Amino acid sequence: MPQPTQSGEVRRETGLAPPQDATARWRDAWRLVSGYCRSPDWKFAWFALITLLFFQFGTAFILLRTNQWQRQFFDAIEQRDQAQLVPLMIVFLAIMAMQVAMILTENLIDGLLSIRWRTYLTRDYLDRWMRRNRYAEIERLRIIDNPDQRIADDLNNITAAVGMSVGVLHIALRLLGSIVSGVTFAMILLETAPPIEFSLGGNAFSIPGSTVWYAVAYALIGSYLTAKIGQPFVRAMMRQQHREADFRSGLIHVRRNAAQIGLAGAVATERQAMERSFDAARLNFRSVIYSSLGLTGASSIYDRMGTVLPLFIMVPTYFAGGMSFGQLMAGRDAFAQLGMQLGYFVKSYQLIGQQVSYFNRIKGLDDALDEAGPVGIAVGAGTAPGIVLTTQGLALRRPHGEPMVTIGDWSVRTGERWALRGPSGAGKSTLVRALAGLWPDGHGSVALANDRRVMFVPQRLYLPLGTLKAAVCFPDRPEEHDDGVVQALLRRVRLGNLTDQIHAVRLWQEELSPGEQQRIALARILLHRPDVLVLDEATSALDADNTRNFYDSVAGEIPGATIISVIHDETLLKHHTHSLTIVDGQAQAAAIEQPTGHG
Ligand SMILES: Nc1ncnc2c1ncn2[C@@H]1O[C@H](COP(=O)(O)OP(=O)(O)OP(=O)(O)O)[C@@H](O)[C@H]1O
Repeated sequence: MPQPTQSGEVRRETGLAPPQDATARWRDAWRLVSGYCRSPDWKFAWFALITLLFFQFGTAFILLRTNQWQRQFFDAIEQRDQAQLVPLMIVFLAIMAMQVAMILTENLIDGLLSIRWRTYLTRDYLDRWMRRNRYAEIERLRIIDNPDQRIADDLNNITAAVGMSVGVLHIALRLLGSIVSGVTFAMILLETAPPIEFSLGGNAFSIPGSTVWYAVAYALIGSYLTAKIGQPFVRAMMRQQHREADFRSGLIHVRRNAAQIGLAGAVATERQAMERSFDAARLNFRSVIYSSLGLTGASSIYDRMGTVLPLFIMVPTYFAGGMSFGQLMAGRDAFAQLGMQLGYFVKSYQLIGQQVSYFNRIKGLDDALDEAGPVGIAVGAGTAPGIVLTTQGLALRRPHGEPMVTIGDWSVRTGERWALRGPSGAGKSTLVRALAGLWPDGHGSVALANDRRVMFVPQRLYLPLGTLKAAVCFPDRPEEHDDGVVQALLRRVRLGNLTDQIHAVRLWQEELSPGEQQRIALARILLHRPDVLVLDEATSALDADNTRNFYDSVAGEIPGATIISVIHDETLLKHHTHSLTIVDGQAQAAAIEQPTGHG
């Protein structure tokens, strides 16, 4: 039995207080990152990763050379050795050239890796989102908010290259690079730093490399405090993404329903709703600003202190003649570098926080994609000869589990034309969806003949973006059909005025009237000539003359077709041989007597 479904809003809030345990989220994040290395593009993935990894060592080497250069440079100044200046300048230019070349190559590879990784992930998520109609199920049950934005934006943010925004791989590489450089600078400091000497319980202790330990302690304390200060920021960022997504989808909704809103005189109401939605994003953005101030402050103090603190630690040794001026300045540089490298966490906390929220949203999408609810209605292919459709013990339920309609055992024979009737909200369209395998809630089974071409035509036809010809030919590609055939069909359905526009790319779904769209549906039916036609109020927007033309055309052009059609208009009964009427949640089948012999 399907579980009660929470409303979208409740789910969104639970999304903010992540219900999954940390291990599951880490596993999912790792799958997201490592999947690409096993994808068909694995050769490039590994090449790029290894090169970028190699560059982290290259960066450490350059920082080391720069540190040595500083030492030589300040020693030369202390000794007033002018002869050293030109060779030192040449060395500096060489180091800089190497550094720039490395940065450019790194950015190039990073950019390529970013777009290829994103391509792989986007395709993977599109496949999973659209597979077995999962995307419709997510919308039907409102399982998560804005899956489209998760695929378009969150995946982009996770895979982003340097320069655009900072993606997760970049952060990971920088963290690794920081460790490599950190170790390098710790070694420099160990060489020059005096030991920490103290006595405890009458024994004298000496710990070598005092500055290293001060720098490590400095980085650890800084990181811990930043993590504490940063927690509200991460939560505020997550909320911000939800609210921005809601605001955007609200705007899209208004845009799509512009005419209806205008006709209902509801422009002001919708305007206020947009304002409220934007206010939610705006007010939360204050929390983002305030919480980020704390982080920015912590990071600035950390940087400033890092350049001065080592001087106070080492100057006594310099005054005592224990180190040269060059050693002092190189020591300060090494301390600042070590603090900076170890404290990369401090610097990148905001970025890491953002990434965590992107990953959480993708994890929500993953759960929605993977955790398909129980399918109560079995859909199979294959029926007895001469039978097009059978249902056995079929009962439809609402997503929350309440009963909707009981169909029971029902068979449709080849060539029969069934009218589905019943009051509004009885479950007629839901039955059509169940026949298409798109309604899992309920029990029993549905089977369609597997050797027949079945076509479902809803009340509101889907017209793809593109040409009018593509709209008629859908789901075939327009190139598969002759222009002349499509033009003849348009004339047949009384849309002859559009024959010279079949190649025009327009928003046909918005432009054509509902009745014109239903005539496009007829053209599509006549083009595809299905064996079984399931119509859901497919003529509801047509006048009497066009409705007659619709049914007469189908009967005349595809005489053997089996038809199941949801109707409200009793006058349409004459086009049918049988009826399935829903009364008080029960379906009753009957043959229709045709006094005039029609049908
Ligand atoms: N995605 C959904 N989530 C929850 N309830 C739904 C969903 N889709 C349909 N329902 C409910 O199922 C019931 C039957 O809807 P359905 O569209 O099948 O009725 P109908 O008989 O075709 O009505 P009408 O004649 O007005 O088109 C309605 O009460 C509707 O609210």
